Amino acid sequence: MSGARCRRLCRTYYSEERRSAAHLPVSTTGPDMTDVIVIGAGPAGAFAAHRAADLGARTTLVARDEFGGMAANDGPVPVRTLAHAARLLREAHQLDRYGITGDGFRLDYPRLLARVREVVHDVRTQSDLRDRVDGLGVTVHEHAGTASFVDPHTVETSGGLRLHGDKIILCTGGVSRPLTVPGAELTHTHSDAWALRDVPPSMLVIGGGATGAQVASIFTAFGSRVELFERGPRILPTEDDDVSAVVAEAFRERGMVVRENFDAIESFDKTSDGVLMHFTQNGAPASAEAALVVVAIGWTAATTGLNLAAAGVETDERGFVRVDAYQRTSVPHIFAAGDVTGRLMLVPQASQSGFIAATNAVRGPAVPMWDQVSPIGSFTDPEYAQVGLTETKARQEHDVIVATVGLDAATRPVIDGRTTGFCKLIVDRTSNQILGCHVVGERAVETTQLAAVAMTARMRVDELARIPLSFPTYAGIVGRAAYIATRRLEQDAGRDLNEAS
Ligand SMILES: Cc1cc2nc3c(=O)[nH]c(=O)nc-3n(C[C@H](O)[C@H](O)[C@H](O)COP(=O)(O)OP(=O)(O)OC[C@H]3O[C@@H](n4cnc5c(N)ncnc54)[C@H](O)[C@@H]3O)c2cc1C
Ligand SMILES: NC(=O)c1ccc[n+]([C@@H]2O[C@H](COP(=O)([O-])OP(=O)(O)OC[C@H]3O[C@@H](n4cnc5c(N)ncnc54)[C@H](O)[C@@H]3O)[C@@H](O)[C@H]2O)c1
Repeated sequence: MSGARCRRLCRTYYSEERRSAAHLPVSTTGPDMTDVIVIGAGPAGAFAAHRAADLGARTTLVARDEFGGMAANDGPVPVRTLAHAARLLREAHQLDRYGITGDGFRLDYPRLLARVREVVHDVRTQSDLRDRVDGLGVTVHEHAGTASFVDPHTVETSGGLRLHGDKIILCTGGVSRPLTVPGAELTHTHSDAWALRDVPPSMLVIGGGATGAQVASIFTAFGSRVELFERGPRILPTEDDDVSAVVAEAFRERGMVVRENFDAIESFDKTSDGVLMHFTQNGAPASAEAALVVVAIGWTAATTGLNLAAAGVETDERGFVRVDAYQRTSVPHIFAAGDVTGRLMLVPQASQSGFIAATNAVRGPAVPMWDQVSPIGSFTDPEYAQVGLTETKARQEHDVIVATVGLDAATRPVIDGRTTGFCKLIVDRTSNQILGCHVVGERAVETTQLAAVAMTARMRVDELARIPLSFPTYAGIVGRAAYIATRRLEQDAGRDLNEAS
């Protein structure tokens, strides 16, 4: 039986059975009445709709565009595919060093974009989340247009749908924050990468956060001359200071111009070859020109068009939808989850908050969003990742010891010729618990997951040091740092921690 046919057959039976099991009232209004309307079908919306239906609620999911949201169609999935191409180029540059000779390599950007589309399609069709959502009887309206409130219980879409819901969950995600200086219409965002016909010869990237660093790194690998402009004193300002410094240094070694601490962008002018940006640095006027300007100065809530005022939903001073610990907005029957709330803007957090919002929407506000250890990382060259406190923050709050191991001192990075970077472990001297882990270098994002698990398990650093991690691996460097930290703690305490435990 085809997936679609199975979905149709299962839908009615499944939802009625679950409604009765959950003791939900039988709906008494017209056919467009539903228990829960979810707006936005990114990770937050998809998980919210799945959870609401799983709890027996009659659920409708409204998506302006495709199921999967920005995450699947414009964010991590396609951008990670570009990052993989950048990685392949890095690997190709190593071939000669390992005795493999052949002709040079050339990037065919249109073919890469075809591969990106293929990956996006495959990820979407291979994910079983859509099947599970359909199987639970959720009514999914894809390409429904922009949804907006008519009143606190009614939502209309620009595609002509009109829905009435007992509970509503907002999962509309975010959008790139635009610059508001003269000529800003000449700039682009990371989303425009999908429409480029070729790799631009030069690029200015404005904003040295997660998105800007990733775009700058990928297009440097593709051969663009990239200048990265960060207004603050260092790129990746939410990372540990050492991470920012080592990544910036590596970017410069790869030929990128990294400009930190400039004053302000004044304007943009069109030129025959691209765009000229006027800015000030140390009070003096300056300019930079490139074929393309990409702006990545932050992410703001996608609430334009929602007509939140008609429902009375409040936003905070940054424009994000204000929610309490139960993901409830200022209007008790309206919930919100994911990027639109402005909390840690990542896929796992969006999915989890969607789950919590739906649980509370259906069962009443009972389950608060929990504090959790959240690993964060990005697929630049070199990669960087973090979990827990930065060294600066940890020192403000704890008596700490810090153990740092360079990748050039570990076996696997030497074998692979990938010795840029380090692993830093920050440990509380009193409890011996791990407060933070910061990694720059090959496979940094994967490596950091190990520290995240150890921290979640509230493992002491000496317990982590005792795990015989496989050799030679990148993850092994966390064990090495844990061993160094343990030795220091032992020296300080004048005793063997293994014997004591
Ligand atoms: C370049 C980039 C790379 C990233 N890389 C990573 C990564 O590697 N790992 C990671 O964890 N996170 C990454 N993120 C962040 C991640 O993509 C987001 O945190 C995540 O997508 C948020 O999910 P969401 O469901 O809240 O919103 P979204 O995924 O943005 O989905 C919201 C959906 O709602 C729709 N919508 C908006 N308004 C309306 C409306 N009025 N009516 C109907 N529909 C509407 C939108 O069109 C969209 O489809 C990245 C982000 C960017 C920009
Ligand atoms: N790999 C990943 O996990 C990944 C990748 C991309 C984005 N994201 C998510 O998306 C969110 C948004 O990322 P983002 O990079 O768009 O925003 P961001 O807020 O993380 O970074 C914006 C950067 O731009 C700088 N900036 C602000 N105004 C500026 C100006 N006028 N000129 C120059 N620089 C300016 C800021 O100082 C900051 O460094 C992140 O918080 C993250 O959660 C995650």
